[in-house]
Amino acid sequence: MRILLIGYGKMGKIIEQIAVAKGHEVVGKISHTNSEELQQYTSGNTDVAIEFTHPTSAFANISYCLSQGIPVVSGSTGWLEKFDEATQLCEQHKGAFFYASNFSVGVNLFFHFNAYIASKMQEYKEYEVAIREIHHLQKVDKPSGTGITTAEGILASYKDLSGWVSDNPEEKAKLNIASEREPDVVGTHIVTYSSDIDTIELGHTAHSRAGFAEGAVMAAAWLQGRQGVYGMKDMLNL
Ligand SMILES: NC(=O)C1=CN([C@@H]2O[C@H](COP(=O)(O)OP(=O)(O)OC[C@H]3O[C@@H](n4cnc5c(N)ncnc54)[C@H](OP(=O)(O)O)[C@@H]3O)[C@@H](O)[C@H]2O)C=CC1
Ligand SMILES: O=C(O)C1=N[C@H](C(=O)O)C[C@H](O)C1
Repeated sequence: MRILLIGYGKMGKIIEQIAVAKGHEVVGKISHTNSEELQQYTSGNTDVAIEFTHPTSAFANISYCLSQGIPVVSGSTGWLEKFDEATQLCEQHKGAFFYASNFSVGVNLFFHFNAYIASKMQEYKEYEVAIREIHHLQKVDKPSGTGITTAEGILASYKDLSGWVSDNPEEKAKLNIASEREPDVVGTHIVTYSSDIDTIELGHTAHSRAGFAEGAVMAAAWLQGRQGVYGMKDMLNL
């Protein structure tokens, strides 16, 4: 595949390594400083764009790709208030758009088990459910996209909770997502069910960014020849 990397930071660089090792060609690398060069890329010179940038730039990048008929895979977090608009654009242009808050296979298995455990635990009201996410100091958004997806998996069963809240454990009507920032932590997510008697935990710890990058390249290949909006559940049949 001819891959355009939109975002050439921590994720863009490891995606390049993995894509090239698999025999793909990187036709362009866009970052903040050369963002105007994005206009050079069309469906004529690019098979797929892989977008990992910033909450403020993700939607514009995705919109550009869809307007040009370039299939786009995005992992940027913190912009999802515009997700429905991106979906509409994809339909309007008959394009292809793949989004995941987390591309690692392990985290998507964690999402699957999380939803199942929540469906059982909601019957046991003596347990209070909460989420913790821990990331490196450079992370600009909170809570993490993965933390939000984890919350959505729990809230599907916990009908008495009215959504999630960021760093506010006192708001008992909502599911709290606690965010911690520490040096060099790639990404850790823990769901805790606590009672006076005991605690049950389900967690995922990423040891490197390789799992995210592998998943993004896999999604780019999977998206070839497809039309519509997709996520990891579609690709992994979870
Ligand atoms: N879904 C998943 O599996 C994962 C998602 N992520 C998400 O991916 C995103 C990127 O993460 P990461 O690579 O660690 O971040 P980095 O900060 O390391 O890299 C971000 C890249 O985006 C570029 N960028 C920033 N602002 C703009 C802009 N306004 N226009 C164009 N390019 C811009 C930066 O350019 P410059 O260097 O010139 O500033 C840089 O190349 C984040 O939202 C993160 O949460 C991260 C890991 C996994
Ligand atoms: O910014 C990161 O680094 C990560 N962001 C994603 C998120 O917000 O969930 C995925 C992963 O946890 C790493």
